[in-house]
Amino acid sequence: MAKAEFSPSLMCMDLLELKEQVAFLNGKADFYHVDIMDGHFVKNITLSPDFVRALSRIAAKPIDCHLMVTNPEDYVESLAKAGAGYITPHAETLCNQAFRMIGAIRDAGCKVGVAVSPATPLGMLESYLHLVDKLTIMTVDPGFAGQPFIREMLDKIALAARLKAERGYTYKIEVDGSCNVRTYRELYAAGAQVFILGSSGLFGLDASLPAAWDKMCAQFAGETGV
Ligand SMILES: O=C(CO)[C@H](O)[C@H](O)[C@H](O)COP(=O)(O)O
Ligand SMILES: [Co+2]
Repeated sequence: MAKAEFSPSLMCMDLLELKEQVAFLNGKADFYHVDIMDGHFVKNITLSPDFVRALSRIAAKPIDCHLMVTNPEDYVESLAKAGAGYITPHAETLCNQAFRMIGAIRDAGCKVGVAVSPATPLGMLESYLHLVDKLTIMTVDPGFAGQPFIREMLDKIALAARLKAERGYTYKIEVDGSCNVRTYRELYAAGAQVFILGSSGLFGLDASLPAAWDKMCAQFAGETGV
């Protein structure tokens, strides 16, 4: 099993403590997860390319932009210029432009992520999975933090892990949504490698972020043995 990696979801952090919390997370996290929503693909609006631009001035880990937007092609250039490390559109918005978008993200100097909503089968991505650096399997319906875990996604994670092993794909398997002490064991056993930590997995564990991180590590180790 690959070493577990952690990606704090910054829409769930205390934005009034951004500098202090990022200074701490720079020594702990593996990625920063920045959710960008347009109010159309999902009924919510959260962070933005301007937030990424400010974050990139203090972040020491790759910034992963989860694009919950109907037209991801409109965001590639501004996010790359703002300092994004990964650009992660949703598979549901790539139907007529998957290879064009993958090329545009790479040409912009970023790594390619693709997120897939719970109702979307992995088969929809089959023709381009070999081109993907990180596959984000949504374990909640996209748009909001604090939603209930969708257990059916465990089979999709296991399928992603099997395809990777059988076909030699190189993508990291990431899970987004309700990653916490109640789900770590099954997520890790199914093959998840990168865990997005939101309210339930990190920021809601303690008012002190260092204490919250220690609690998260203890919970994860207690549930997975790693
Ligand atoms: O993509 C997201 C929601 O659509 C965000 O990354 C959330 O932060 C993610 O779901 C984590 O939040 P949670 O409270 O741990 O579910
Ligand atoms: Co997300």
